[in-house]
Amino acid sequence: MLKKIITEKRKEISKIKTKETINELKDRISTSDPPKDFKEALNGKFSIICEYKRASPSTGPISSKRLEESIKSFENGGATAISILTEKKFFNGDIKYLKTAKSITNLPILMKDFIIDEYQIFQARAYGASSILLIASICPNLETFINISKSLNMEPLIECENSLEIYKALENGAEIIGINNRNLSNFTIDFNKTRAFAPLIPNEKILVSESGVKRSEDVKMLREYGADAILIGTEVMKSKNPSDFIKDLLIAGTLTPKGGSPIE
Ligand SMILES: O=C(O)c1ccccc1NCC(=O)[C@H](O)[C@H](O)COP(=O)(O)O
Repeated sequence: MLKKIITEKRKEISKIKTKETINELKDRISTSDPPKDFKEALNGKFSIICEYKRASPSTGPISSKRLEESIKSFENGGATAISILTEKKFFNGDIKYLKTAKSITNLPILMKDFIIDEYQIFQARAYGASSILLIASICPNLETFINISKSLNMEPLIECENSLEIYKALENGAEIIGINNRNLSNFTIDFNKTRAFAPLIPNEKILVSESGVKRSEDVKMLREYGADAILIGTEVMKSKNPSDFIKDLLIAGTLTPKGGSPIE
C-alpha cells in the first residue's frame, strides 16, 4: 500500500510544483506569522493529538464531518494539537484544510502526509502547518528534511518502524518520535510496538504513540508503556460525541503514571 501511495504522491508533486513554485511558497512564508510551537505544546504532560481523517486505506470512508465542526469538538475535548491528513487520493484530504484550520484554531497543526520531496515541507509551512510528519522509511534524506523543517520553525514528528530508524532520527536531532502501532502493509494494530521501542527514546524526547486507539483502556496501556502522547484519528472522527470521548481519554492518560524505562 505504501508503495502505491508513494507512486501517486510523486505524480501529484510534479504537477503541483508547476502550479505553485517553491519560490512562491518561500515568498508566502517570509510574510507569515511564526507557527505554534508543537514541541512546547506537547511537553511535560500527557497529550492527545486529534486527527481530521475522512477516509483511509484500512477503513474506507470514515466521516464526512466538516473540518470546522471537528476542530471545535477536538478543542472542547482538550486536544493538545490537531493533525490533518492532507493526502487526497487515499485519505480524501486536502492541503487547503491546513489554511482553514489555521484560521479557526490556536492549537498547533500537524500536516500528516507522505513527505518524499523538500517541496512539501515548504508547502506545509506556507499553508499554515506548525509541524510535519516525516516517515523515516520513506524519507529520502532524514537529516536534510529534519533540518529544513526546523529552519522553518516546525519541529517535525519522526515516525520510526525499528530501532535503527529511532537511532538515526535521534542522531539527526529529532525531538519528537512517533511509533505507529499500525502495520502499514497489512494494517494490523499492535500496541506492543510502542512497548518495545519506548525504552529507546530518552526521557527528554517526546514519544507519540500513533494509531489504533479505541477506548480509555488503550490509552492507559500506552501510557504505561511510556507514551507521552497519543495520536487518534478514526475513532474520534466516528464518535457521536468527540468532546466527551476525548475528555475520557485525557483523564485515562493523565491519571496513569508514565511507564517504560528509557535507556540512559
Ligand atoms: O490509516 C490507515 O489506513 C493508513 C494506511 C496506510 C498508511 C497510513 C495510514 N494511516 C496513517 C496514520 O498514521 C493514522 O492516520 C493515525 O495514526 C491515526 O490512526 P487511527 O486512530 O487508527 O485512525
